[in-house]
Amino acid sequence: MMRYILAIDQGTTSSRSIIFSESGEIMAIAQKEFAQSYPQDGWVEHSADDIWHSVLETLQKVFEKCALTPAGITSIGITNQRETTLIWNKSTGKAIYPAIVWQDRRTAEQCRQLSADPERVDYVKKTTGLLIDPYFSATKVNWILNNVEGAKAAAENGELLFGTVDCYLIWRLTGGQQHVTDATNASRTMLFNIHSQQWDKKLLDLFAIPECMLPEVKDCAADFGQLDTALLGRAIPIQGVAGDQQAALIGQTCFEKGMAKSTYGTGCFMILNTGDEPLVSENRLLATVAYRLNGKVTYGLEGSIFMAGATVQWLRDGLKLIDNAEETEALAQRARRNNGVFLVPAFTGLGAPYWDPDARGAILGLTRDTGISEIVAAGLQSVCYQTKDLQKAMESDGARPCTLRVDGGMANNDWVMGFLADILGAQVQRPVITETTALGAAYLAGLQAGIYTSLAELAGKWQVERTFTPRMTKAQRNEAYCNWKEAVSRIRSH
Ligand SMILES: Nc1ncnc2c1ncn2[C@@H]1O[C@H](COP(=O)(O)OP(=O)(O)O)[C@@H](O)[C@H]1O
Ligand SMILES: O=P(O)(O)OC[C@H](O)CO
Repeated sequence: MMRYILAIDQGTTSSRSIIFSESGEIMAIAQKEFAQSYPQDGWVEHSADDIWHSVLETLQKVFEKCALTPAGITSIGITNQRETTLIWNKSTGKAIYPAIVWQDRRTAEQCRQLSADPERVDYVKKTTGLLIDPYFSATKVNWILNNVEGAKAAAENGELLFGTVDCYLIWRLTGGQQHVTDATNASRTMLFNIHSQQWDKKLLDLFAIPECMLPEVKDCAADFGQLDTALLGRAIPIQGVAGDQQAALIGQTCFEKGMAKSTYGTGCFMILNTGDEPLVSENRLLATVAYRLNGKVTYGLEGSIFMAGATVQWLRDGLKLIDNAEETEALAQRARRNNGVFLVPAFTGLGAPYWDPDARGAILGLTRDTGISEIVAAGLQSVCYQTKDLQKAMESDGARPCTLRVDGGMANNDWVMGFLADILGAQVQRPVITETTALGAAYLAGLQAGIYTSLAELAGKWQVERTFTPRMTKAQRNEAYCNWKEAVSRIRSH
């Protein structure tokens, strides 16, 4: 009899529940967007209750969209926006402050001050694989404890719990029974030693975070507790958890050292599998836990770009040049070739490999015959050029990806994927199933449930839908990339 797995994908702008059959077929999807809140310049928050209710709604709705009932679900997997930070009261379950989202820059000044000490920068890098940046959870936890009245004392008294979104959801899904996370999410907090796989006492002291607030860290395929029966009428086990970018790597079955995936959603996150050892980057990339199974860690080298699909959203909502994201493909096809227009989308600074929070965006190279098509094309190309920046940084770290598998909303745009192959000078592979994030969570749950027996079995399921092959000459590629670098240099803050 066919078995089914339910994957919960809690993303930055929406929550989704997807039911997969054990063969990987999507049976039903329910999605719910929720509000983004920008209370001050550079601040981004989500209501904890909005996150929870959006997940709950999709959990119920997904069963209305297919003939299955909760009784037919063998296991649940969870994947989530990473780094986003929640602190809640252990007794009441109430969050003491909204979730501070990964994009939030409120602790930029604190990070600048912390980064002034090279020894500290080195310690953080060697221990956590990360750079000192507001992106990660540590300074967000510190900010909440310092800014919510009574929080510090309550935390010290053991009344408060910290968690990333996976952890908060598991707490609520299990009726407050489990305070647990997985190693991939832990590796994004800047509090976790990625070598020893323990919370790091020195970093907890640095950020004044009591250890009693922290969740237990489990493998990605493990027993994370059972669904509270009040929710769906059945105690279904939660057995797979990974941060969304790592889950995409798993869904893309990049299990061999040298394999890489790039996910083009709101931002773009490229992860290269580096095998049993973390590669501590000399080029401002991140060493991170790709997955941990049966206690064995596989590491990844990650480049994080903050603006990918978000640039398309800006073309739509900010400039009102387009009505929807899909239109960009036809418009870009109409753009004059080599028109010299570059859009650098540093709306909130630049992520990897620049890490320049004070850089700001620009459109360069405008002439009287520049039209909407050229600007739209430049917006799309900026995502590809930034991926090239990551590829270059990875190469300088001695780690060239052997293949690039792509997914996320923007990967559906053939023009973008064609240009990506051109500018990378490498093949770009798009799989049949592009819901790779949820699929990765389902695979993890399925491994723990015994539905799947090995990574090799999962790798055998991956199927390419289309391969994009470079057509640009080396000279054209070099010239275009040089012009991009020149455009970036014009907007850097230092
Ligand atoms: N055909 C397309 N061309 C360009 N961008 C697209 C296309 N389809 C979707 N997008 C962009 O991709 C993003 C949505 O992708 P998705 O993977 O759902 O993102 P997320 O999970 O981050 O919300 C949006 O920012 C949208 O602008
Ligand atoms: O929710 P997404 O898909 O934009 O992903 C967010 C990342 O996990 C942030 O690190």
